[in-house]
Amino acid sequence: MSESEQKLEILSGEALRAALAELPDWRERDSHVVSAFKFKKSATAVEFMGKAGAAAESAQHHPDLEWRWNTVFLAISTHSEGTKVTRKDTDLAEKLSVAAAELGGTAEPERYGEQFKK
Ligand SMILES: C[C@H](O)[C@H](O)[C@H]1CNC2=NC(N)=NC(=O)C2=N1
Repeated sequence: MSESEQKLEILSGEALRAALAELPDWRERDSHVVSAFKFKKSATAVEFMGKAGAAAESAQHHPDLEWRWNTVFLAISTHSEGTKVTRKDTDLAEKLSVAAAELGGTAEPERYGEQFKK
């Protein structure tokens, strides 16, 4: 069975709580895992988006990104499973945390949602 045909484990309830306990940079919001990473400079936030794009291409799994000055807001879910959180989302979240840390980013997941306010 190819990876795209594989049935993905949907994480909810206790399984989701357990997965998020291993991902301190991330929160669950409306069936997505979400975070925000702040960088010292806006240009570094752009660099992070490049790395996030490369990680997404290699995983064939794509976070929704929003760039606001020095901060990048992210949301990830699995559309093929009815827009639910699966291992694909938590695996990508972990990689994005590593990429952000390598660029000196600070996780501020509680800020997720702020990017939509005018
Ligand atoms: C075939 C391909 O793997 C799918 O269309 C992928 C592409 N990127 C994706 N990205 C995200 N975040 N969720 C998905 O369900 C998804 N599906």
